[in-house]
Amino acid sequence: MREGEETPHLGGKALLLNNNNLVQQYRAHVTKSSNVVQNIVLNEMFQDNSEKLVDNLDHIFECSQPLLLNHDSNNSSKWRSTLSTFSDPVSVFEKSISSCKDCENLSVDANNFLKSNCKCAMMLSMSKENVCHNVGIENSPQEITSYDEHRFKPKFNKFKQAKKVSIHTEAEDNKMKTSSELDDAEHKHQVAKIMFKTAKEQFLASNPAAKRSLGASRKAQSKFVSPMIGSQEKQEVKDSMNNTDSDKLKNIDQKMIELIENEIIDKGVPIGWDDIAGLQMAKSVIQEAVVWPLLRPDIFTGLRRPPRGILLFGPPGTGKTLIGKCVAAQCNATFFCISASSLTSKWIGDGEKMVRALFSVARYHQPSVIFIDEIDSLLTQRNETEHEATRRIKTEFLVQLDGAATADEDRLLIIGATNRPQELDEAARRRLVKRLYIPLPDVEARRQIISNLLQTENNDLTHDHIMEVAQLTEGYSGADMKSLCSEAAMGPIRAVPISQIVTIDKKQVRPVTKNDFKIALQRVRPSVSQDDLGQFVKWDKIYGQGF
Ligand SMILES: Nc1ncnc2c1ncn2[C@@H]1O[C@H](COP(=O)(O)OP(=O)(O)OP(=O)(O)O)[C@@H](O)[C@H]1O
Repeated sequence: MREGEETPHLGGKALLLNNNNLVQQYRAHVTKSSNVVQNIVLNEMFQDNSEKLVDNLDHIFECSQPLLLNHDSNNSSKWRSTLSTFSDPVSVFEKSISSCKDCENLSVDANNFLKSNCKCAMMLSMSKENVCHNVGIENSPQEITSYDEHRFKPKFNKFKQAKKVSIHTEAEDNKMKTSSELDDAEHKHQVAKIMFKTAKEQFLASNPAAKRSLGASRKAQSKFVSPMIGSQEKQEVKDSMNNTDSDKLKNIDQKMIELIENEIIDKGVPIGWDDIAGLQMAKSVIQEAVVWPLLRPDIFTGLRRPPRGILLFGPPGTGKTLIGKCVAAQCNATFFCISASSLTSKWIGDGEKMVRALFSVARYHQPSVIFIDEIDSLLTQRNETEHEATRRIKTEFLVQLDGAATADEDRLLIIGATNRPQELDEAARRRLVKRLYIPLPDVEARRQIISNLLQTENNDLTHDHIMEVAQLTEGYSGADMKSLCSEAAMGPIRAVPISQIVTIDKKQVRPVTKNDFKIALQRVRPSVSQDDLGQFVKWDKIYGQGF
């Protein structure tokens, strides 16, 4: 946008509600339920006019993208605050009332509106010739017909040369639309329903720097983030956080929220199904039971309702964490990764609060996947000698797990991972409904892991060589395979004379060979014992999913 150009805003006639009842329902929802706060505009508008909504949302985000990307510009900060206004339906609603043409001179707020003090009533977006109805005043049958004909259609202001949208009767609309157009509209409607993000989410997605402004990760390798830069953004994000969904984070210590945002939300590279070698059955069960329902909550209801807790058990280093990350990436969900032992040790004393905060923040960022590694150390069988703090964390965790399992509107998935499933508390086992055995990789999966890892290394191994190594590594876990490949990759470096190691050109380092793998095989041994494997198989037979 150029200097001086008017900053478009989303107020005005953004949201127009068509009867007093609806308005009251709306306000009641807004104060009661935070999820409705997120979705109310969408739900109401979809029911009335999905196509226009899709067009307008597309348009709004299309317009805002370049500005958000160029986050240094002054104008972009205006846009951001504009977008955060949009994410607050109460203010959009209030603005839509106060911009009513006939009431321009009146200061009409939501309360007055509800008390029927708005003289023009509902036809805010129509021309003056259109029939207006006073809120709460009984209409004649004729008026009712006309009211229905001119049924309220939600509109966003268009900021570019908008194509004029005329109001048709339903009959006219239907004549104009062929059935394929209707199908198309329905499809658009469904897609938009799934893809819809609040302005804040959209903003954070296109401008990760804003997330960082909630508190930068203080890892040694992290880039320094000045506390001064982006302080305005920081305020805006905090404001929008407070405005939009504050009740989800009500009573949660701000420091804990920041800690979770910085340390527990995983912002690593997204993982795809192809990055996980083997495990075909586990992958397809997870896809069917978890990924599709998270993507299409509307059709996975009732008996098809997905489990809210799943357990991945098996030897260490077989890809349980990878699966958790992959699920989150496939569902476009926020991935929270926490080790249960850190809950019981690192935050000892605060562990219980931490669990509550974790679930609240996850609800705030939903759809979310909470991955709890070593879940056995948190949900071990109860015993007499158990520490009070540990018992309280466990209880809080089970309470939260139950809450997540019963709240229909929440899109929250808890994935527990363990190498010691036999130590799990019965109550926990019951709540983690799907229990999937993640075994050691078979020969084909091992071959795939080697091939994938060698892709980035200069090597001269043929397909047959790789297969040979895969056959020699029976009993190795995925993590063992990674160690083996790293060890083999060191072979060419060890072959360089020490005197040249600092100066040698990368291109002069020889490729990794089959012989390097042979040497590596003597150094890297499998980490999982046959005894342990037997225990997993036994537990799987009794409690596992059994595929
Ligand atoms: N099936 C697999 N496909 C590809 N890589 C794998 C696979 N399994 C393990 N790996 C490799 O091993 C590493 C460790 O895997 P991951 O952390 O997912 O194991 P885990 O089962 O969660 O282990 P732990 O129980 O010790 O937490 C991964 O980063 C990956 O490089």
